[in-house]
Amino acid sequence: MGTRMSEPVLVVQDLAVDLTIRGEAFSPVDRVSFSVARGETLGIVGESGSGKSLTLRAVLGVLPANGTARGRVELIGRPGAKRGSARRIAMVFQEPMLALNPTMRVGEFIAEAVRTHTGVSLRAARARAVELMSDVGIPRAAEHARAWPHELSGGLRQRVMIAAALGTDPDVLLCDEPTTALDVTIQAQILRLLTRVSAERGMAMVFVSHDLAVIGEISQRIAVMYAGRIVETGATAEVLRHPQHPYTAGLLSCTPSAVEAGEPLETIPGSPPDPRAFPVGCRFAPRCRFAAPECAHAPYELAAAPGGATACIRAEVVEEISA
Ligand SMILES: Nc1ncnc2c1ncn2[C@@H]1O[C@H](COP(=O)(O)OP(=O)(O)OP(=O)(O)O)[C@@H](O)[C@H]1O
Repeated sequence: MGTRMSEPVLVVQDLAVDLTIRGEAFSPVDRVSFSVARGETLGIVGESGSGKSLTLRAVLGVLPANGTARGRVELIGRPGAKRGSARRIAMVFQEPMLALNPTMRVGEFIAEAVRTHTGVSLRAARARAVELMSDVGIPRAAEHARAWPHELSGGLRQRVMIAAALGTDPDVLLCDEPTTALDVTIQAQILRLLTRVSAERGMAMVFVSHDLAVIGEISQRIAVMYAGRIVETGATAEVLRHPQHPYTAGLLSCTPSAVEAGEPLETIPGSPPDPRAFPVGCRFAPRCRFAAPECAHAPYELAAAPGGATACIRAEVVEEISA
């Protein structure tokens, strides 16, 4: 086919989100840049409040009413494609109940998504809906297709949302913690499904989670977010093996599967800063055990590092100390 996996589909450059609360403006997301290629998954990881959801919402163009975005979000068209064959982007949200239509049976909801985006007949769309429901692990799919959203458990509702998103045959799928509320078996099943669909269809994914183990499993590249910016990025395996930023190292030491059996789980002391009062300089410095006086004047911007990029000006020192 001649399509290379490295062909970028989505390019995000210097994205910022500005919010206003009672006349006070602040930027909980700032200078975020990344790209994702066909068949590739970029994992975005960070603690609650780091700006992951707002980043995805800004990419999709659905910010809260008090928010606006700056920067560039570009969907790169298919090479040689005709007009009208623009790339499609879909998103699976954290809370499926808000995205489902309460007055539509879930099978119809999925069929509607399939029909609007792929132009097939209603009959074919209905059959496809049941197939998709079974793909995402919904038991007795034909029967469940006739259920109303409120009749389903949270886990089933989330799988309906994933089926509807996949039904639109997107080029890019944005996932905001889609499996966090689900039990581990279902979570593993959905991660495998998404991985398979991404590989088979060349679908690009941006997958947000606070769980480094999930990100480690699903993504080839990783972006670690802290206080509104990306602080480290690189190949997932490499970053997990040799974190260059103390925040990434801290997250790793709080991830059970990343810690060797028997070692105590650490937690990063303190909590993330309020976006209305980000610290100057390195925003992680107040919680960082490697912080030095110069960190209060550090640029807090990504700079190239071996195999990726880090925002830590003391990355070399950190590596020495922690080696
Ligand atoms: N509509 C809003 N109005 C005011 N503040 C908001 C709004 N939406 C988000 N924020 C704030 O912006 C920051 C980033 O929020 P965001 O939801 O992107 O974080 P997150 O990393 O996705 O965390 P979580 O996993 O908890 O959703 C948080 O401090 C949050 O409180």
